Amino acid sequence: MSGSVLVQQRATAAGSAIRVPKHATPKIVARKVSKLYPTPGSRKDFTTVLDGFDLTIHDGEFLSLLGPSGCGKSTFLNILAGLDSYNGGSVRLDGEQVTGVNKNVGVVFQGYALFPWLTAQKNVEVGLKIRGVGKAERRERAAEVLKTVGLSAAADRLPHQLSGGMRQRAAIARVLAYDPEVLVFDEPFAALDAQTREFLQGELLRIWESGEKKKTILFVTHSIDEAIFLSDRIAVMTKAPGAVKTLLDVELDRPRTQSLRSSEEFAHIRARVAGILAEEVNVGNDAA
Ligand SMILES: Nc1ncnc2c1ncn2[C@@H]1O[C@H](COP(=O)(O)OP(=O)(O)OP(=O)(O)O)[C@@H](O)[C@H]1O
Repeated sequence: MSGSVLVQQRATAAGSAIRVPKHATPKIVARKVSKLYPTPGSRKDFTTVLDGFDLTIHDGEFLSLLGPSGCGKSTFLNILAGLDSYNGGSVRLDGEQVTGVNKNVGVVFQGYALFPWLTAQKNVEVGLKIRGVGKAERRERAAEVLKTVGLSAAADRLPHQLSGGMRQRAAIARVLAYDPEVLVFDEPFAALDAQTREFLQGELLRIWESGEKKKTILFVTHSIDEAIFLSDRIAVMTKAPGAVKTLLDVELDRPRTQSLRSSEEFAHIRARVAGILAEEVNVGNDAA
């Protein structure tokens, strides 16, 4: 039924009913992941940031990670991207243990990370150059992905001559250019105004859906609406030390249209997610 929400509770939760996900082939499998960081101000103590983190993301699935601030969302994303290590458990991509940066995983952060002295076109080309792609092919592929993200007319502009939304499109184009199978996004639209943000969410879905083979996406966000609008499933985390508390299957029709945001189904899912998140934010506040 369109708009219904299937809820897959954490296995340890009492009375939980595990349902078989509709996406069949596991692409990313994280099991019992733990991560400790040195406690600030202490030479010998460590703080556990992730503890018993379990998540499976299926091939071609769009999954968003939501959770209270500091619960370890970016930490897991960085581990998956091979940018950070972990202390226990396992993270596998296509069955292979993640041990470092993988060319099959493209990362888009909030801060664009564009080289300020290079044009949009050259910023896209530089990622291809690092990967050994020849000059002519670099030019062609960069022009192609800039067209995909709607930036052809701005290809010769420097980052400071682009709006925030255009810069984020350029950052997405740079990652798309080398065609990774997995894309991870860490709050990519958080710094943008609401209108640009909603527009780019629609653009991201258009790009994702237009690919020959759908990429597998892990999207970290603070925005419940963003997570609902974009995702096949939403993983809501516990407060730190973080683990996946609840998985929600967002059964809204695709392609998703902006008008969906004001629909009853959307409001129903929003209330459900907000309730789950509120439980976490309020945990431990009873005595306050
Ligand atoms: N390199 C680091 N060294 C020490 N502590 C760190 C490091 N990186 C993150 N942390 C700590 O780990 C915890 C989780 O951080 P993380 O950025 O993963 O959370 P988050 O859920 O993404 O937070 P937010 O939603 O606020 O962005 C935080 O307490 C943070 O201070």
